[in-house]
Amino acid sequence: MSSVYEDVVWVDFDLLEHFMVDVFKGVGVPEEDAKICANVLITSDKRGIDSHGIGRLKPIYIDRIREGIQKPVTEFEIVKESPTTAVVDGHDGMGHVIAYRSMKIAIEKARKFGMGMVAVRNSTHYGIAGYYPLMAIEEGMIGITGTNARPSIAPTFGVENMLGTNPLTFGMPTDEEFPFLLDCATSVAQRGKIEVYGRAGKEIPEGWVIGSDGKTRTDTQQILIDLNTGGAALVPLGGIGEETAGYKGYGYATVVEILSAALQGGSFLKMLTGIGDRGEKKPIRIGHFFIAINIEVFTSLEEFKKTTGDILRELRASRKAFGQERIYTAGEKEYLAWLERKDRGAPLNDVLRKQLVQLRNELKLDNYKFVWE
Ligand SMILES: NC(=O)c1ccc[n+]([C@@H]2O[C@H](COP(=O)([O-])OP(=O)(O)OC[C@H]3O[C@@H](n4cnc5c(N)ncnc54)[C@H](O)[C@@H]3O)[C@@H](O)[C@H]2O)c1
Ligand SMILES: O=C(O)C[C@H](O)C(=O)O
Repeated sequence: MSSVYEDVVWVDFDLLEHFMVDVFKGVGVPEEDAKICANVLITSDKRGIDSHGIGRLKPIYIDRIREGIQKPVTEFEIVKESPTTAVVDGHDGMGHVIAYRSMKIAIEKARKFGMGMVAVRNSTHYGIAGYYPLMAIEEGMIGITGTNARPSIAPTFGVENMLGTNPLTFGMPTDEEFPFLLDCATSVAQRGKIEVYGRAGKEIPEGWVIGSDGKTRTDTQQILIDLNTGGAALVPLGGIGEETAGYKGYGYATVVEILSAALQGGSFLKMLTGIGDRGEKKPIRIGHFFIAINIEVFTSLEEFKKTTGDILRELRASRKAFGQERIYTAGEKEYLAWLERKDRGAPLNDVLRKQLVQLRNELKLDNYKFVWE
């Protein structure tokens, strides 16, 4: 998987993961929780998703903790529960920890009763959605999750950023080396990807973002500012207008917004501003949902894996478009990225390396001497 960065140094995953644990601890996150946060982030880097890994350590998590809008110590409260469901209040704690514990509960309920669903309110950014279905897959189950996020996507025919980039993510075990994992935003591109282009000093491709006139924009640095002030918006999956069915992405983003807010009495749309981007700073109060499905209550796990594997193999073996050598299925490219990266580590560009050095110095983590220094 190619990187947008050109000026990269490859850095060992274990080193980066330990560093992130120490950084989280340094701003008050308890050790066990810091390990969860760091593991979610490094899993993103390992899977080739540079937009949601260590690149977000400072700008999202550490900055927000320091600004007092995200609490390093997570108070995880189950406010309502049934054998198969739970509503959780995250009290502005660490999104990764809240999400991890919520998916664990969904899995336990599915183990006992066939299915489990947990709806969360008052949480914070939980990183790659795919981490949590992977937890279900580890237990031989289907995992589903979604989350709302700060306003980014404009509705079809609109120009105002209203919806989060709201991933709707499904994971299924298969009989192959890697699971099926469809893990993506309901916009054409998500904010983190634009941040990567920003760090790389590159223009984004056309069709990702529109300005107030509804026309596509590519000026990355100004877009990153305008997304926070309402002067630009992300395009829903499917594209601008109706021609390429942008209303489908808009619809799915709305589904995720509803399931992330309406079941749990949570915040939605413009309520999720105030993270330093529109003046007043206040907790972001994101909602999530997690579903685990115990396959064994429907069929044998082996049979499910085989059928799923057969479906994926048949898709990959189908006739290729002219000039294309390969058809992929969801989760495959991330597995290939892992194979490519496992002995190299994560690609860090200059901007990112400077951020890590700054964090190390500020937190006096003097035992870390980075390879590029
Ligand atoms: N926490 C949040 O608020 C939030 C919001 C948006 C996105 N995200 C995360 O950002 C990450 C990246 O999201 P994205 O929208 O940029 O994803 P993306 O556009 O890179 O799409 C990734 C998905 O598409 C699959 N895929 C890619 N190419 C394929 C091909 N040719 N054939 C078949 N499948 C293919 C991948 O396997 C993967 O499942 C995800 O992990 C997502 O969860 C998080
Ligand atoms: O950054 C956000 O607010 C959500 C998501 O992680 C994204 O990159 O779009």
